[in-house]
Amino acid sequence: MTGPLSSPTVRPLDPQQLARVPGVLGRIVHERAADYAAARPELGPPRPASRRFENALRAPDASALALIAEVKRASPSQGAIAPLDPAAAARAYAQGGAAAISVLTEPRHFDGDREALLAVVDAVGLPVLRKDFVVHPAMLREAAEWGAAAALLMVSVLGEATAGYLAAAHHLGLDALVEVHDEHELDVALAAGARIIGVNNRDLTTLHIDLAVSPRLIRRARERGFAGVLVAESGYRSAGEIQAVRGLAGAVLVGSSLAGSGDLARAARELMAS
Ligand SMILES: O=C(O)c1ccccc1NCC(=O)[C@H](O)[C@H](O)COP(=O)(O)O
Repeated sequence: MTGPLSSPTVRPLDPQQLARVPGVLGRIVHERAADYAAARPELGPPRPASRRFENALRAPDASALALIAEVKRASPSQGAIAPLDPAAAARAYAQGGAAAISVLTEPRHFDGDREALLAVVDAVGLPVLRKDFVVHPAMLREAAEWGAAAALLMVSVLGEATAGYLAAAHHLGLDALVEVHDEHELDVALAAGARIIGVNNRDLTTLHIDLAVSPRLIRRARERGFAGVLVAESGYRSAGEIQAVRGLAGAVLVGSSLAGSGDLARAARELMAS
């Protein structure tokens, strides 16, 4: 229950839930669970919803597409991408027309941290997404305390706990980007009451990218009557590839191709040119 006076009870994922997550993703979530094993699970008092992230992605017309540009210095699929200064990168993305900034805070595989997120929140007026592998409610409390407007919730990790974590994010005034990669995960996100659904083209078990995944699942979400924001995520390198989700998605989330471009503002502008 999530009334204004009650705080949703959300438990850290237990070893059985973590064991369901295979591959690279499984390793990352085990590490994150260990990082937060001693953290307090309480969410603390409710915070007002700003809806800044959601509103930034709501396109003024059906053909407009918002960009969520990601501060991504490294990844399991690419290794080192670029030694970005997070504040400078975020300012460049803002100049390039980004509607929101995603900041990875996972340290071992993505070279992210709390300082990167704080620096970006300080540097730009755009809403900031905390991109991490949420397995513990303390990670959401931190996101709110650090000034993020939104947090990532992955159905592939949270499974049936997704609805509880979504309520926890909303209790903290955060928007949630609820991420899915297949039909079953989409059904879980819809049943959980997600307002923003991200469709990841990257299979996080194999790291294989298939740009047909986003259009397919976005169409399915609309067929199911979903009226919220849909985000196409991962693997976009050219304006031509982005074209495939215009008129379908409300936003695209792009990391590696922008972060590794050398001129982030220009790369963002060129990528989003229609
Ligand atoms: O990017 C990876 O290699 C990766 C591996 C394992 C788990 C998550 C991973 N990435 C997270 C993301 O979803 C992306 O950072 C984001 O969607 C941007 O993707 P891209 O534009 O392809 O960098």
